[in-house]
Amino acid sequence: MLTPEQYSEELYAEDEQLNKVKQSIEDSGIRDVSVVPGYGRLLTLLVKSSGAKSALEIGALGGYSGICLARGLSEGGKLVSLELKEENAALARSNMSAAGYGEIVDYRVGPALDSLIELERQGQRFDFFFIDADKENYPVYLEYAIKLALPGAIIAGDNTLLRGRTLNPDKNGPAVLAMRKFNEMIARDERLLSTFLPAFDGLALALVK
Ligand SMILES: C[S@@+](CC[C@H](N)C(=O)[O-])C[C@H]1O[C@@H](n2cnc3c(N)ncnc32)[C@H](O)[C@@H]1O
Repeated sequence: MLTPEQYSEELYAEDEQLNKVKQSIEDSGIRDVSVVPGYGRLLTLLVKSSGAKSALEIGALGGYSGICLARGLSEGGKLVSLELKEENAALARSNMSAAGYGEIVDYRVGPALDSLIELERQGQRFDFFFIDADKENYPVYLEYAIKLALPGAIIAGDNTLLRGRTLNPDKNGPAVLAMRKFNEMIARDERLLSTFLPAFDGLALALVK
């Protein structure tokens, strides 16, 4: 029998543009940890329905989620994407250009924390945030997202279940502890209105009040 996740994925036609991104990641010998298609569609839907004009992504990899975010942005929209590795940023840039979004994306290469400090210094603000990089820094990224948020901004954080490790009391490594803290912040911080989607590897969603 299919899992609910498999069933929902089978309802959708192949997405040729996103398949090419996945192929390019495989061809580059990089481990493909792109957002799952169902949550990629959710990102597009949330960006579009919120009327977001500016999005900040933390963790670009090959540009899969970048394309999903860009698809939802309104006319004249901008995406800033923070990526540690130059080779990943180059691949993402190439895939975003091939998909027709080369002009709207600004890749900032290096540790995301450095880029966030710089974005704050520049006074940049965003309508939408997608947190999908090193798990140990999720709580710090969430604080920055709240700081850089325009009123009503949406924050999405991926992989909140860490393939079950978040739920396992025997697992207490730095990434797990940080993710538990992130999930609790999302659920309880009074500056946020939020929910937690437990399908796939977990996705947390919040709106900055
Ligand atoms: C899960 S992948 C991102 C997947 C991408 N969001 C997608 O769905 O297409 C995580 C990415 O974060 C990057 N990364 C890891 N640590 C980082 C850091 N400290 N600053 C910025 N990027 C980082 C990795 O190089 C990797 O490309």
